[in-house]
Amino acid sequence: MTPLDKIRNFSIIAHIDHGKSTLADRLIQRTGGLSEREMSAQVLDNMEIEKERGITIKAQTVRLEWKGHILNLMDTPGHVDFAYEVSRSLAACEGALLVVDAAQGVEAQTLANVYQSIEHDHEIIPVINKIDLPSAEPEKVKAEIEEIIGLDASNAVLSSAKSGIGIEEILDAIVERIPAPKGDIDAPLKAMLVDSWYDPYLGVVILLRVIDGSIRKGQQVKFMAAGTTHLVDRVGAFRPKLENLPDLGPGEIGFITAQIKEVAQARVGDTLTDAKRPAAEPLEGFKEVQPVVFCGLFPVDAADFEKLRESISKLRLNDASFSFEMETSAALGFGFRCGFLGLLHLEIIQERLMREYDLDLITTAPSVVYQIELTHGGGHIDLHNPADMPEPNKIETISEPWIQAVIYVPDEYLGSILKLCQDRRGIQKNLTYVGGRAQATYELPLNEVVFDFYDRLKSLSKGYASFDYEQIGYREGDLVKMGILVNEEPVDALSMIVHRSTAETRGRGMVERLKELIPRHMFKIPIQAAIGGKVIARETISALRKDVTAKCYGGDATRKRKLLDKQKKGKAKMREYGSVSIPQEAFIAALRMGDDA
Ligand SMILES: Nc1nc2c(ncn2[C@@H]2O[C@H](COP(=O)(O)OP(=O)(O)OP(=O)(O)O)[C@@H](O)[C@H]2O)c(=O)[nH]1
Repeated sequence: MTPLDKIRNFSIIAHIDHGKSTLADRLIQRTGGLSEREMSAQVLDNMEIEKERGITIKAQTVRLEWKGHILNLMDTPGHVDFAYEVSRSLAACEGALLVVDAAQGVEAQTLANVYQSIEHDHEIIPVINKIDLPSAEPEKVKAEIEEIIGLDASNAVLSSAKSGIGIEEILDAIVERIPAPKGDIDAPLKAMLVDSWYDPYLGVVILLRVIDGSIRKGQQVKFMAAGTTHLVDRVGAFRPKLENLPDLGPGEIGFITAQIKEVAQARVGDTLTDAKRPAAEPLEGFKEVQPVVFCGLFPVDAADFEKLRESISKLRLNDASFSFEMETSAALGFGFRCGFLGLLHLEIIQERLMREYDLDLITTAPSVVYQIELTHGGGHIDLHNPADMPEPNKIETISEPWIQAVIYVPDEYLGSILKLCQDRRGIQKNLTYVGGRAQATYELPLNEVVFDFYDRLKSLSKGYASFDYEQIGYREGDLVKMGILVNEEPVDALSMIVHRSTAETRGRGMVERLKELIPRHMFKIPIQAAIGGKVIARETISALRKDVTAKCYGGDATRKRKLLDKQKKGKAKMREYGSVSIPQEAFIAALRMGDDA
């Protein structure tokens, strides 16, 4: 057990590409966790997709040793879909490194994390990274940190994670400036569950931060929210390699295993206590995260259904925040209705299914959950799927979930952000200014936010705006089902529920994008958006009369074959609608609202 005054717990806050992963790797290397050779791959982002997309999905932690101290580095995901996991990771720390690129300066994308960190009373150490770059302007960046964020940057550490400059200074600053955790070794065990994941060898691994008391192998522990009791069979930490420890005391961060089969039994934010001598109260802040966005996932090839079932079940073992149940569709056959924390979460799961499990999938239009009261006391339904929408004359009322969003944005981008909120049926609740930045509070229908609001917000503000939200309940709305017809045939995977006031804009945007996304055929293809029997937007794809190989001059046979092969491959990923083939990408791409909404 490590004495409290020898422990420091911290996270790293950084804008994308400012060097968080490189710096984390350097800290691990300098403190002896890994050899140069083992450093070749970035260690913290250990999932393939995380690496490719350059984002951190699952919180991870590494235990470092520096001058007689234990430093626990907590990695945090950087997307609003995973806001709850971030909040729990931050709650497990006493400080943070704020990494800012010396050439780019403060790009406020992670402002929300900085403010959360400040809210948790963290000691924040500014680190100005990439000072090796000729374009580095550390003094200017210091001034920006003070102006935009309001932090004292006079003692910021200058570093180059790439060339290994400033690494020791950072480690020293963590020991000197970040406060040691507090805790009572004699009190009953109280530990916060920070993260959990499934490991094929160990079963469910639980990452935790001990607040009071201690945890050791052989102890019976109780999960206070779940109400279950488990026998701890392993205690340890990651350095970053797994290392077993006899116990973990107050202030320490580490992992346990306890013969738990599914991550669903180990929810982030739950409190672990001793089963025989339980704590009186659980820790504050436990929240059951619920999926908010639903969509159907169908195999392109119907024969892949069983494979899809197996793959989804495997992914679910590792991710309790996503849900699935079987669904059948007239056009798409057998598939699953799945629930996600947001659109990025959806895309990650979809990509993992396609890449790790080699499945070709069709994703239907994402939807939130609507509440419908039926006429004549017909009861109540929670609508997860636009395809199940009852006939309009059977609906008494339909309600949709609303959120309250808080947006931080520099003044210069405020105008376009306010317009975006307005276009998405937002109701402004508050607008204040703090040091050149505006803080806008809006109530918005979740339906208008789940598709691409976050991406739009980022692009309109060049990445400066940050955004956080909470659900505030259901409100009645004038909502209708908009169907899409391709060559006169309804494509139920693209039907969606929209507000009547935005139906036309959304319908027009959708048919225009589909016109770009669906390849030309040998005949004319009308594309229509309709509400009930009424067409609200229409585009036509003109007929094609060209042989694709015609442009291969000179009869180069290999080139010709390649082109035909490519065409064949493309075909495999298309879905036939009547006589029209729709490429798989079109399904998701068509749902992005783009600039027109
Ligand atoms: N010149 C220079 N380049 C650096 C330095 N630190 C990181 N880089 C480079 O900057 C790029 C981004 O670094 P990462 O460590 O992946 O950045 P990150 O903040 O973890 O990015 P995300 O994982 O996307 O959030 C990489 O190409 C690094 O090699 C530095 O000190 N100097």
